[in-house]
Amino acid sequence: MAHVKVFDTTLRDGEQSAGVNLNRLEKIEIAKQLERLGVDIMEAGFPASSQGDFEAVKEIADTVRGCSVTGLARANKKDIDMAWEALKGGAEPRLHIFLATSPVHMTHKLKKTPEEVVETAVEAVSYAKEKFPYVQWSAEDACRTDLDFLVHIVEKVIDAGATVINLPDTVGYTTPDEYGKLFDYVKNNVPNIHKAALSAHCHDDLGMAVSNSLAAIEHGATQIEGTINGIGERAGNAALEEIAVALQIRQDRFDFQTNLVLKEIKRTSDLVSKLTGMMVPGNKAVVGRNAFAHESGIHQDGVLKESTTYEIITPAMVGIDSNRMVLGKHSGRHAFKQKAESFGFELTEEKLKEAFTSFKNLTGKKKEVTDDDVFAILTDTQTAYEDQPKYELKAFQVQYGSINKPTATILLTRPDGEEVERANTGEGSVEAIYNTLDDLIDEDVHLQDYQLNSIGRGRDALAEVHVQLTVNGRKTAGRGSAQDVLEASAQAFLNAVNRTLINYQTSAVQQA
Ligand SMILES: CC(=O)SCCNC(=O)CCNC(=O)[C@H](O)C(C)(C)COP(=O)(O)OP(=O)(O)OC[C@H]1O[C@@H](n2cnc3c(N)ncnc32)[C@H](O)[C@@H]1OP(=O)(O)O
Ligand SMILES: CC(C)C(=O)C(=O)O
Repeated sequence: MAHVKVFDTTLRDGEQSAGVNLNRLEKIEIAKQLERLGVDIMEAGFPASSQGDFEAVKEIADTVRGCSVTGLARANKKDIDMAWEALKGGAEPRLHIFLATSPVHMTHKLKKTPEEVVETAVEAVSYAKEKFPYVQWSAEDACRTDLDFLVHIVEKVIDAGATVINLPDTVGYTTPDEYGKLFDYVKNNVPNIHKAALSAHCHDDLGMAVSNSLAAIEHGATQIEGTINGIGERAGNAALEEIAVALQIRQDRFDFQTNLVLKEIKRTSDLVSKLTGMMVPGNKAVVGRNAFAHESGIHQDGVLKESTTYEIITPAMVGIDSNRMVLGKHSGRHAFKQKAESFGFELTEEKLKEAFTSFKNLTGKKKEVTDDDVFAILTDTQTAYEDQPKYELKAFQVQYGSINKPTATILLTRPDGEEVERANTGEGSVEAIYNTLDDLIDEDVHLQDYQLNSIGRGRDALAEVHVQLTVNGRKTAGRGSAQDVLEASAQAFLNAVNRTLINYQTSAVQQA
């Protein structure tokens, strides 16, 4: 299996993402992690662009020993000299010079004729070669460059000493088929091409950066360039983690491997995301929050039976502990049952059905049902007495305003099955509910204690209420959870009353 070198440019092209600005310490932290990840070459910055970048590149070159450190330079002596000062202490000093070769860039940006561009490139590479053992030259905007001109200038810079030729798709314009053909053309038409390695550098403007990089590998690129999480100028660069994992998973298709330690991918992605502030979208391949999450019932059932039904990458391969079964409105009974078992609940079929119904009802109200929510549902269901006469809340409404006293109207089913309705007021909404329930219930009830907690942290967290009551002189406790605080309060009250009734009935049966 052939080896493809990984050229990481997170600290240079990645930092060119709008809004990203890494300081020296942040760059060094990322550099250390890139070394751990096993990149072959790390582009640490653009030394001539600022004093800060110069210092960061220098410190990285002086410290990193596990891979080659490079820096970017324009095709002029000042940039090359600055780069040398920053990179000369590196384990394998390497320079990356670029110069645009497409008509639009040469005419409008550089304001140079093609001949002047060839001359500038050759001069710069020859000058760099006096200092650096390895010089990479990039034909900026190669994919919109005239092919004959590209072949001509590549031949000249190799003669001048370039050891790597990069053919960047600077504006993310090309397609996999075209990019592959570009590499074939350069390989077949540049007479001295065997003296240099070919590199691919893709941008994602049309969403094809990774596919284009894979095509380049199949057509002779022995080095691929990209960034972690695909960050970079405009729509970003090719995501290195995606390329490396694609090569690993599709070994049947690609006969190439990188040196990346795949288990370090997740940590690298997290670190880059945190330090750059570029959040990884949930659905991002390989490292997105949902990349190993299954929500729909049919998928969850498949994965529980055999993970490869819906997972082509194992989470462990990229340093993620395990997949996630997200319980939501698309989930089915199998995943719900598995979750209940993982929490240690042994539910009868009947209870499971009941809990699953409560769970599905909750998914209609909450965006994501958390483990805590499911635990609350399971606890409530498991500890609820079935077929025992009890008070049941059918409906309630509370009118609250800052001027009038809150008023609660409650519709209740009594233990004998009769439906009753009342309204009453209170100093607050909960008191109004409790006063109304008092009116509707035969038992003599006094509230001793009331506690309100939130299950989870989001705006749509469940409310959990614990109450202590005396019912007919006996102390009892009750618990209720619901998305609404007032509903949870009413449920907790009734739960406490019902528990007393059930205790009476149970002891009456025992005495008989
Ligand atoms: C495809 C890429 O990603 S290339 C890398 C892009 N990265 C960056 O630009 C980030 C860092 N850049 C910077 O900090 C600044 O642009 C600097 C310090 C490099 C230059 O700043 P300034 O001197 O103010 O120039 P400015 O950025 O406005 O213009 C760029 C100049 O470089 C020239 N230039 C562009 N590419 C090259 C090149 N490869 N070789 C030589 N000159 C070049 C432009 O023609 C322009 O020259 P002009 O001033 O004679 O018109
Ligand atoms: C400097 C070059 C390689 C570049 O970043 C590009 O062309 O996108």
